[in-house]
Amino acid sequence: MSARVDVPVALTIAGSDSGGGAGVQADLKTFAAHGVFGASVLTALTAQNTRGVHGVHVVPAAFVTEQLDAVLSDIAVHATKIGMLADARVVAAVADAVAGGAGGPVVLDPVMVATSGDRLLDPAAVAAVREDLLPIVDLVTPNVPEAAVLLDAAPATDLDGVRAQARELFSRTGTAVLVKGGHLTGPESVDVLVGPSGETLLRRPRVGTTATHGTGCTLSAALAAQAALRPGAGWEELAGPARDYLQSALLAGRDLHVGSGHDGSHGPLDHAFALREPG
Ligand SMILES: Nc1ncnc2c1ncn2[C@@H]1O[C@H](COP(=O)(O)OP(=O)(O)OP(=O)(O)O)[C@@H](O)[C@H]1O
Ligand SMILES: Cc1ncc(COP(=O)(O)O)c(N)n1
Repeated sequence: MSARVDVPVALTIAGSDSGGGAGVQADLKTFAAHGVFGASVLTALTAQNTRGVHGVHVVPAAFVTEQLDAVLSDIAVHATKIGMLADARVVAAVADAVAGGAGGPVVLDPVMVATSGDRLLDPAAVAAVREDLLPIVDLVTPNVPEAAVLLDAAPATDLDGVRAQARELFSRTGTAVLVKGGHLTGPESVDVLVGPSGETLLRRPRVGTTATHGTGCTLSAALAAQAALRPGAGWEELAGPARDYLQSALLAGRDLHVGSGHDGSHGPLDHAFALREPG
């Protein structure tokens, strides 16, 4: 008889990227690569590939709630990641579910604009994310432009500026903050984590590649996967391994030729690098 496997479960609440590089697809691949069982609640469908977003079909908020109820009434979820939310009604539906608990620690990636420049959140919904969702999640992971929007400030232009904005967001909301440094320049990509135990800098060599589509989704999903695997650990312990997984997927993604965007704009990461035979 085979042994029972008590697998940790992570939930992603996010949009579908038909091209497979970002959104729910990146999240589920990341969960699987961590040995975590992935459940998913879709907020929007995008017609998307490595060149950009060609269309968005928002899921009615009532059906987002139906999916959340179906998952949370049946499956014990150990951690949740939230990505694309599309509009204010979907934000409200997701905020209701988060306020109701049951999804473990919650990581919010406040997705606003895709790497390709296409909008993924109605500008009218930004206030709802800031007021209704941000204060009730456990970790928020904005990139540099998103941190500025959440603070209603100009984007930071250097590491000290990012550190100041991460501190300010934490002090305003009480939610731990990881501001991602991919949009700055320099030999390292530095992410700044600020939480109850102070500041942690995550420094990794900047990879010379245009295949960066889905990096933000992958990092937030890896953080949720780590939280599902290690209940009770602080974000400062979970962030290093999550960032290492992303770095390996970025490095391996340089050899993954999926879609024309790899040469022209935004190719995907290689989430399954650990499963591939060398050479
Ligand atoms: N060229 C790179 N080399 C190494 N790490 C990178 C590079 N680009 C981005 N990163 C890392 O990827 C993660 C996402 O960073 P970024 O600031 O690009 O967020 P994002 O804009 O939300 O991502 P995306 O929109 O590309 O999904 C961070 O951990 C960042 O440090
Ligand atoms: C469905 C969906 N969710 C999130 C992103 C952001 O990812 P990126 O900024 O890498 O394009 C995306 N492009 N599509």
